[in-house]
Amino acid sequence: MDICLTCIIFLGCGVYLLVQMIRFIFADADFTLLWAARFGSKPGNIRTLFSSVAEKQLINDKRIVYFTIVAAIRENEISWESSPCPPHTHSVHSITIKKDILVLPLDLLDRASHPAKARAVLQHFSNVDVLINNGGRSQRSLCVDTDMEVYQGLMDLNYLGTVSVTKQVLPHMTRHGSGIIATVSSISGLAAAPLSTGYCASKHALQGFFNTLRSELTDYPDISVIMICPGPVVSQIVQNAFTEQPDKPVSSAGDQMHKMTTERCVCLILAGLSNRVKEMWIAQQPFLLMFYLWQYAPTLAWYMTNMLGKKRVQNFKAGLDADSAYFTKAKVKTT
Ligand SMILES: NC(=O)c1ccc[n+]([C@@H]2O[C@H](COP(=O)([O-])OP(=O)(O)OC[C@H]3O[C@@H](n4cnc5c(N)ncnc54)[C@H](O)[C@@H]3O)[C@@H](O)[C@H]2O)c1
Repeated sequence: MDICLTCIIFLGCGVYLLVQMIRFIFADADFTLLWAARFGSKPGNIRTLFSSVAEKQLINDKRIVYFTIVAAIRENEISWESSPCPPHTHSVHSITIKKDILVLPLDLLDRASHPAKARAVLQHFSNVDVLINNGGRSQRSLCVDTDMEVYQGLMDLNYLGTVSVTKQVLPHMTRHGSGIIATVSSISGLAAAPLSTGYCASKHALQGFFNTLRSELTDYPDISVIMICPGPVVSQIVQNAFTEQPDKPVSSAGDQMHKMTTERCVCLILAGLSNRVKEMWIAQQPFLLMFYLWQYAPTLAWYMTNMLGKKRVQNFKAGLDADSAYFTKAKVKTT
């Protein structure tokens, strides 16, 4: 009887794994980005194909209104006229401000200003095709040490600021009957990330909000609600993160070598937007594996996250860089 039960369990696990493998290999729309992210480093591959599609649909044919990504564009100097698939290195291009690009500074925290910002955009373009909610801040602090003001700040910026801008754009999209609302969430919107309780909560809140919004918009099949969930990507996110007090800066950002380049992440995001992928998981291994574990094997994910989290917290308490110490042996002293 025991042997029979064991056989059934093993058979069940085998079938389950096979189904997941088939689902992954013959990627449906929601898995294409995963596929592209995994094999994207080889030339002439599926990523190049997708990004040329993305470029055609999003950059040439549609006006993109970036509310909060403007500063990021300035910082990273990504050209709108760059090749379909930007190189993996940080190449520097100059930005050409064309007539169809409107730079409109926006403070996500100043919610009272959002209606006027939306009106200015509509006056300029008469419509919004794509809204990308990108602005946000992360966190590097232990829950026990963190002031409530930090939690308030994270929710105000990452969650309520994003909801506020979305609510300004949504009526125009429903009137027009089409559009894309894309929100940069995170792996932290789906999984736990030690030292980021407030950040994780704000990104989980976004996931809940937009997944529900999508289900409310079934009368508008041409409006896509898209969640972008990157793993670690090179940016200023650690330098700009909240610590245990609202005004205390992070002492050092540490090594970013293990992270995906900004250009590659942007390229994959454009590919996903063009294919209207509902939820994009964009990460290099071993981070991509964590998405899978949290989605398909939560018990294993909890175990792994506790194991890695313990090390991360220990390193953080010892003053070592928590990020680069997550999966590799920490060598960088932050002070
Ligand atoms: N870099 C990563 O590893 C990573 C991973 C997952 C998700 N993300 C998400 O990507 C998004 C972009 O972050 P990033 O990595 O480029 O970090 P970043 O710190 O380099 O950029 C954050 C951006 O948010 C903007 N911002 C901050 N406060 C704002 C405010 N009050 N109003 C308007 N804009 C504001 C900044 O101007 C900046 O352009 C964030 O939502 C972040 O949570 C980043």
